[in-house]
Amino acid sequence: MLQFSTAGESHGEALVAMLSGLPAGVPVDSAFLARELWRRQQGFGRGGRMRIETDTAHILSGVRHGKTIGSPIAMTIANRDWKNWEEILPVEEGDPSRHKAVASPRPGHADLAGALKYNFADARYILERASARESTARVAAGAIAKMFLRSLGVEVLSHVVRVGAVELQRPYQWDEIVASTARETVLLNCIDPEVEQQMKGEVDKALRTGDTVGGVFEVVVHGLPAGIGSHVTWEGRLDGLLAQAVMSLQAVKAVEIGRGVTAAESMGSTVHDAIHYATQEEASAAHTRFTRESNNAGGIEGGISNGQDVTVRGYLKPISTLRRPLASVNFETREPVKAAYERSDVCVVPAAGVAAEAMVAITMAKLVLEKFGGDSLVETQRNLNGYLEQIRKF
Ligand SMILES: Cc1cc2nc3c(=O)[nH]c(=O)nc-3n(C[C@H](O)[C@H](O)[C@H](O)COP(=O)(O)O)c2cc1C
Ligand SMILES: C=C(O[C@@H]1CC(C(=O)O)=C[C@@H](OP(=O)(O)O)[C@H]1O)C(=O)O
Repeated sequence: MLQFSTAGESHGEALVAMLSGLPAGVPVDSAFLARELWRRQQGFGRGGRMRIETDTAHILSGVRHGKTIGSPIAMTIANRDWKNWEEILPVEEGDPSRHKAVASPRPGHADLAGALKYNFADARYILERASARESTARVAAGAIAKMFLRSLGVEVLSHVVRVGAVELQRPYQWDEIVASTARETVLLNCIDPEVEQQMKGEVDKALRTGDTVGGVFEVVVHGLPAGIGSHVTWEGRLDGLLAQAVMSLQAVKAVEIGRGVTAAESMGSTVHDAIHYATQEEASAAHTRFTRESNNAGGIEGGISNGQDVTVRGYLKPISTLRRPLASVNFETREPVKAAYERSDVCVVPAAGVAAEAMVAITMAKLVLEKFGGDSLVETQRNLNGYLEQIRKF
């Protein structure tokens, strides 16, 4: 069974990612791993921390001579900012006069709920782990999951469809997402340059006014055959598993599969994706000769992938640390104060999209392994190919 976990705090020494259960023989491309980590650091509206960090994964185990060997993969990613915090947040007791408590919790962050739950009059101990710095470790593990999926012909990417009030109002073409991902500078990872400029305007407005802005990213899984996930148990449904995976990311407050949100206000005749049957030639590159007129279902029906692109949108609330802070209360004095502000991101929609790709890739890799098994990649590929032949002939 594929298992994934992370450890590490935002201003601690390093982040840790663990991924176990992948078959042996998956090619591991360290340039791709580095690029994925770089992508998560990009986007207009990121704060000062991203100028400190240059994320690099150090593989400790599970990979030899450029391939997985079947044992658990452990990775660390150093926090460059640690050197500025080593004495403020030491592992040992340290010098209390150097400590910088966060005594006025930020509305929207984990500060107050976490302080109450863990009995700290200092939200520092909470924000350290609540911070989306942790998503770096998810992206490192997700990059390995992506390499496995790629060996089976499955790709996972994302693009940004909304920043604040500005929305991309047309469907994507897969090649556009690929091209956007290949860019050397990332503005807001929108496939339409004109809309991207308008999105930039939204971030500029937030920067000017000491505010923050949210938005929506869309993750697309391309090349996945029909049959991943299942309708037979509640916990096996692909849409439910993807919702949990994406919702688990910091600041994601809603998840949509396909056009799930607008479907709720539409008639069935305009929502469901009509079914056709293609000729042998038309279907030559596809997994099945059954085709669909549209993809409003986002590639999932009955909790099972149907062979179309799987599309999952994540809705991000605006960042909660405001340069013009909202009202809060001091933990010690109980007096009204402004919420804490040190520094912060203002918009993170493209970065969250990259982190969501990782969560989707890990989820897909797990389900693919549950269906096809295999202790070596060759075995998984053979099992997949047998199944593909079966559904091609159906
Ligand atoms: C990539 C990324 C970067 C983030 N950066 C910040 C930040 O700089 N400041 C902040 O207050 N919140 C930031 N957040 C959001 C917080 O981590 C998140 O709101 C907080 O942990 C509370 O969790 P919740 O929003 O899921 O309830 C970021 C989220 C993501 C995905
Ligand atoms: C460090 C990252 O994001 C951080 C997420 C974050 C938060 O509260 O979630 C707060 C900020 O950290 P700091 O207070 O150190 O500036 C972000 O920079 C990262 O994405 O790598």
